[in-house]
Parts: sequence; C-alpha cells; structure tokens
Amino acid sequence: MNLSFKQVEKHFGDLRVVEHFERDIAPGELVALVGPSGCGKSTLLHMAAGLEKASAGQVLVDGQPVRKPDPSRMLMFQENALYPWLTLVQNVAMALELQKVGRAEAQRQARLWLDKVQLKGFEDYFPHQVSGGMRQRCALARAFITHPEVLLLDEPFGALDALTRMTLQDALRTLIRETRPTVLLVTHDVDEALFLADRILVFSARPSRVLKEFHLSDTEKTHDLSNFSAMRREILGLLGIVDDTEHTPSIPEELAA
Ligand SMILES: Nc1ncnc2c1ncn2[C@@H]1O[C@H](COP(=O)(O)OP(=O)(O)OP(=O)(O)O)[C@@H](O)[C@H]1O
Repeated sequence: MNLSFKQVEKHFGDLRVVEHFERDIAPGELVALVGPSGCGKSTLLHMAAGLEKASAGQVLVDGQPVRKPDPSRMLMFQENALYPWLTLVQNVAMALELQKVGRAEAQRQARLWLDKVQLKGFEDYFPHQVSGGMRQRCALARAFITHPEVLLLDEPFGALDALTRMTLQDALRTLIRETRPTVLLVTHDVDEALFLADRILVFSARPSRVLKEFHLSDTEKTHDLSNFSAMRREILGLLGIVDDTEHTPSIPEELAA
C-alpha cells in the first residue's frame, strides 16, 4: 500500500505541531521518523492510523483519504498493550477473532506466529509471567498475524534494554521481509533507524519540518553500523546531540595565537 501525506498540517488549538508535511511512502518501504520530543512524530502516525484528522491537507492510502482506523493499518505502541487476563496465544488469536475468524482457527494460527517470534513453549503463559522482551515479541506476532498492509510503529522497543532491543529489531526485520508491509517507524534510537529503515526523516522542533532526508543503501545491514557512522554523526548533529563541527580540522597553533 502506498501511504501519502499531501501538504499535511496539524494544529491542536494554537499549538502548531506539523507544517506542510509532504511525503510518499512506497509499498514495502520502511521510513523512520526521528526528531525532538514533542515535534509531532506520533501525531503523524495517528493521522495515518485514522485516529487524528489533519487540520489541512490529506493523508491518502492508495489514493483514498484516511477517514477512520482500519485493520489494514496497524498501530503498535511502546507499552505492550497485551490483555493481562489472556494468555499469549489468546492475545494473538484475539486479533483474528476481531476479524471474525473462528476461535479454533485463530488459535492455530496464533501458535504458528508465536513460534515465528521464538515464543514456542510460552503460548499458555500470561503476560506477567514472561519478560518485557517476550511481551513485545508477542505484540509483534499480534501485529503481523492479520497481515497489515501498513504498519505504524511508535517506539515499539523503547522500553527495552539495548541488547533485548537488538534481538527484537532482528525479529521485526525478519517479519517485515516475509510480509513486506509499508512501515512508518517512530524512534528516538538513531541506531534503530539506521538498522531498520530504507529512509530516515529528521524533523526539527515544533512546528516541525523535515530538516533532512537520508536514503539508506540496500546493502545487508548488521548491528555493526560502522558503514553508517558519518550518517549517524550527521543525524545526531541535526538533533543537537553531538556537535557535528567537532571533527572539522582544528586551527593550527601558530594561527590560533
Ligand atoms: N490529542 C491531542 N490534543 C492536544 N495536544 C496534543 C494531542 N496529541 C498531541 N498533542 C501535542 O502535540 C505535540 C506533539 O505530540 P507528539 O506526541 O506527536 O510528539 P512526538 O514527536 O511523538 O513526541 P515524543 O517523541 O515525546 O513522543 C505535543 O506538544 C503534544 O502535547
């Protein structure tokens, strides 16, 4: 599915959040949104999900305006939104049952998806009986089981420690390769964006604009992102996290005097 933002603006009362946002996201492409806190990244996801309306402009899916939420566009948050009173398999199956798939068939498919995210053996555990990383694996299975065509990921691994986050990023990448949804990923983790994205948009503070867009080559990426160190530095510089001028040549002593 093609996801298009056409001159999108979003205000909440007097608060101007997003201005003139214009981008096309191609079917199967993964675009990461990074920017300062409060610049409107989640708001863009909410508009794509149909939870918020643009104040001006349009969000289109395959040329059709987004008017309301739809199962073909799946939103996944940082806080795992699993139901605590359901087991993992019941949580995953629920996504299909909501689409009128019978319980037995939904549970059969849910077991397969839990296997895909390495949760075999934990199907009948309740969320509080497994780790945070396992809960997010389960949330991934639940997000993918309905084969969404657009996946809207809002800091999906933000609450996890760095090592667990990397294993979840691997799991997510495998699932994306199998099912090729169009993905918008909001993240504060620049390495996560570099590892997962085909394209990274770096936003300014509110009212936000795109400061720069980075295209990542198709090469097989690993968590060793040394090939991307220049891009990483530039992104961190745009975000004001590192001084990107620090590697410019220092002034020779005789001239500095
Ligand atoms: N429903 C709403 N009503 C009023 N203001 C809102 C609403 N949703 C978001 N905002 C405001 O819009 C601004 C952008 O919020 P948003 O959550 O999109 O930012 P963000 O870039 O995702 O931030 P963070 O990185 O901290 O999650 C914030 O100032 C927020 O308070």
